[in-house]
Amino acid sequence: RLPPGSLGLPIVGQSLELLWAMQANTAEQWLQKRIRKYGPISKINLFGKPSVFIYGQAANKFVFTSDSSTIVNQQVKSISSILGDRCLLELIGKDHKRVRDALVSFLKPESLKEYVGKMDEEVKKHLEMHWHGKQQVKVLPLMKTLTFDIICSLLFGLGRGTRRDKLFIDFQHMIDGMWSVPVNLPFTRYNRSLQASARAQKLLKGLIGEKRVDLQKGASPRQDLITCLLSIRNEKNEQVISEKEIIHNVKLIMVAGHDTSSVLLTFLVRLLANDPAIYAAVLQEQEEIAKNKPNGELLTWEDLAKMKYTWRVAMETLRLFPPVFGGFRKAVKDIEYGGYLIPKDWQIFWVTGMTQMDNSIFPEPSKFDPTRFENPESIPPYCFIPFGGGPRICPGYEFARIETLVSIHYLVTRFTWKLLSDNFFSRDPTPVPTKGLPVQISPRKLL
Ligand code: HEM
Repeated sequence: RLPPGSLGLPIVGQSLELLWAMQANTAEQWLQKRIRKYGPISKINLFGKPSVFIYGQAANKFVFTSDSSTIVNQQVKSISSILGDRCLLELIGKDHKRVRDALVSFLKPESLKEYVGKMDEEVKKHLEMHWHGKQQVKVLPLMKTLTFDIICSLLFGLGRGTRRDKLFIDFQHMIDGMWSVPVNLPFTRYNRSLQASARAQKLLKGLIGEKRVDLQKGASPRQDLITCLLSIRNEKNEQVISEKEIIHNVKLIMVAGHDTSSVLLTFLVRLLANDPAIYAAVLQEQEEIAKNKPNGELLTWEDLAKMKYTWRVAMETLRLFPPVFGGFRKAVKDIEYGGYLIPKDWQIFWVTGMTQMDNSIFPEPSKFDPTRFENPESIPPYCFIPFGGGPRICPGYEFARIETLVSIHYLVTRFTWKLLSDNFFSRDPTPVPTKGLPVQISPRKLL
């Protein structure tokens, strides 16, 4: 009763075919072909493991609502050894909840409200350093710098300087090897990533030591995420999150937080250059807000609430270009699903991005149309889930929303831009536009 399909060649299976399709930006078509041939459940062999690919609204619901007695998170080996075995992706059950609750206590909207002004300062500083006075910039690398800097300042309390620059380089190397073949030999990508991860880990250990001293001297536990995690105590006054857990989760947040938001911002810049009507509407909304701040006051939580159209444009960007294409879970027991058997220990491959392109749910799915999000209730559940769902739903949603809106506010009110490359992009596994999206920019004055 295994699902239809084939497991292909031993070990390699269909991994290379999928990776090539991702690079050519045809992964959706490649998977559609499977769906036409075998239906929404099929067996496949990916990254050395027998897997079941499941597709559709019911599949998304199954992945995001099943508890850890049925399926658990499953990462490829390279990711778990680079990020560490105590990061959220590796934890299940009570441990997952304990660490996740601690992170969410800092990342929830009520807490982040206080940080809009700090985010504003970071974005303006970034534009002064990297955009002002330039005629051309490459958007993707700059958005990576911006989102990295925002996370360093707001979440890790690590100011600009040599340490931050070193950490940035180490994180780029870490990310490079996350989807690599886990062969730890000198000069492999994987080996370079592991070394970078060890260096980052050492730096973070030092930083945590400093935060501990600050806390003893009376610093506010709310000054950054690391200090907040250090300060959480149980009824016996013991630290709830261990130092190892803090380090591994700081690495995870850096990867999960900056590689995703930078892609959303890059594709927003691309879209606004391609679509004058949407650009005009976003600009109008943002200028209304800017006009009420003649003396350069910082943006506030209330200002963000007025950026409704801009956020709809961001949602539609996430629908068409989801930074997270899909992922893996593992069956912890034999599972009956859709009339077939998913055997214990098999991988489950989910691709939520494809439901977002289903024309029975989103008519004319390739058309960019932010009005689809005017009435979010009209979208059936588990069909638009760029931030995932259930107990592992992205805890960085609000953080991503704030940084996206603040960044777009300053980009559209201070600059105009024109694309200098074609519209092609590949997946690595996040979408990467040709040549990092070079644009020609000109400063603009407020009306
Ligand atoms: C546009 C931006 C973002 C997108 C599209 C996104 C998407 C996602 C998705 C789809 C998942 C669920 C994966 C799964 O179920 O296996 C996830 C998990 C996660 N995200 Fe995000 N994310 C974004 C930004 C952020 C930010 C800014 C942070 C941190 C500040 C963050 C931290 C995390 C963490 C820690 C997890 C793991 C949660 C867990 O396993 O319990 N993300 N994200």
